[in-house]
Amino acid sequence: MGINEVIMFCLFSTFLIYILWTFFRFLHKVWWIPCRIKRIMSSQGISGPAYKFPYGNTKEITNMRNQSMSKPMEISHDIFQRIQPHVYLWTKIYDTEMIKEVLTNREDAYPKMDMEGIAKKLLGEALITNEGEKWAKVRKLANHTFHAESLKRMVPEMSASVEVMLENWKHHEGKEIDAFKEFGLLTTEVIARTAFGSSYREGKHIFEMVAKLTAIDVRNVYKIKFPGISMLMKSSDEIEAEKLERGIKTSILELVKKREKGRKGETEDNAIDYLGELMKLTRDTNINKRITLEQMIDEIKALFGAGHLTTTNLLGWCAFVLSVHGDWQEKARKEVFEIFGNKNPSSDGIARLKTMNMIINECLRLYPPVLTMTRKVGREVRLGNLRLPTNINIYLPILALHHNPEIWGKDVHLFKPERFAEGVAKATNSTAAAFFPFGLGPRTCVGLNFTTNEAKIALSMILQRYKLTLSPNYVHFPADIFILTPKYGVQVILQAIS
Ligand code: HEM
Repeated sequence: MGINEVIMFCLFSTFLIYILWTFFRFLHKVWWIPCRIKRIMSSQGISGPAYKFPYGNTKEITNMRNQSMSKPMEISHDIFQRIQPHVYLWTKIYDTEMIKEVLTNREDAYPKMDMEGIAKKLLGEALITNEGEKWAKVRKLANHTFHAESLKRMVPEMSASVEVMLENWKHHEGKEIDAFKEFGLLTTEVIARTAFGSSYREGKHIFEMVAKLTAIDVRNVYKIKFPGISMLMKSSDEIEAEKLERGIKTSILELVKKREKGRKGETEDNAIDYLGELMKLTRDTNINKRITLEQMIDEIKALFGAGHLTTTNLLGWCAFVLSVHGDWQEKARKEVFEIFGNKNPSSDGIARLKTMNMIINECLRLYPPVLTMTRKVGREVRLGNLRLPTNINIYLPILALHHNPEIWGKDVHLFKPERFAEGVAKATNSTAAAFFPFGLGPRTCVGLNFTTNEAKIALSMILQRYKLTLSPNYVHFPADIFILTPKYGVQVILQAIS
């Protein structure tokens, strides 16, 4: 064999080993681990319902789309059966008591899963991903930033942002508008105003970059990566993500410098927004409490990542259900006029919006923006009658629980806000994990009250001005794009209220 043949043979063998390695890595991830779990389940007498691959049959999807296009008013809730197979695979294991145990366990048995790729760039090392001490110090600060008194101060800021949106809606009176798209702009505006306060314009620019990074993350979330190659050859999305990451960092640092300069001569408490609070933490004299500049940047990115798309989708689905269920829209409008008249919402009034609260809860039950929560098994544990080995990932299927007829009754797929007339505890028979759109336990969403306030303000101000009806162009397609998204938007027709 000549030297050329030897080189060719070596190259070919390396290539073959690489392909086989990638293939087995893939199998391990998508096949072997679930099989292992299934074996554990069946060895302990627990089995999941039949596994059905989602969106596997394009013909089926096309039929669903055509069906909903021909009958746009009919909500095909059946579509939920086709998304997220693991939801159903895992449902039987994670009954409500087990979910509660995983989410409220105080002995660190179920930490958060590790982040990879662009998601790591987006969420970095922040509140949403951190554990232990690192998590606790920022959580305390976030609790303070989003606590009731601070939220009261944010009401006029939120109303001002909704007014900006509604100014634009004047040009669409009697016409169609994609409310979902509008809510995307609104939630950026709201979070920039509230998190960056006086520096809101620069904040908005930063969040626009974070929004682009989020979009890239969403696009790449299910892409399979070839190990090694993805380190050598970066995709255009990866290059763009790195550029955005650098841009975000530079802009935040510039903003911090500006604030530092402006701070001289003024009291620190002028800066009561999230940025101001985080900056205080970077200067904390107690080393245990202090955070680094890098951590602060990650926190700002994560806040937007966690709060932007979720709220946009909540508002989008609310606009959808209200435009389909005219009777509930009327009830909500009546309540809004009774409480606020023609004025902008006040924080006291927001707390009295009972019908609106019921509508939002029912919307979160049917269309929870976060479909699944994840944890991993930190060390071998017993969960109910299961013994779970270390490092197994756990899926907590919010959507499946919210759509379980054993909990909600045969009419589980119908929009019936009256379920929540006497509160969440009554609706769920005091079963905590029957309804948990914002998670459960110590890591419950820190933005819960922020987001519900924002939704109530936006919907109240819309209902004061417009009657919403669903456009014939609307296509009902709830898609699992990272979170539950109305894939083709929410087109509504705006009829001005005289
Ligand atoms: C409809 C809107 C929202 C939904 C459905 C939602 C849902 C959730 C859920 C399910 C979790 C728990 C995740 C877990 O335990 O693994 C969570 C955590 C979190 N959310 Fe939200 N969220 C929403 C809005 C917001 C907003 C507006 C903000 C910020 C202003 C925010 C900030 C956070 C943060 C920082 C965490 C991590 C908390 C921690 O780990 O201590 N969220 N959210």
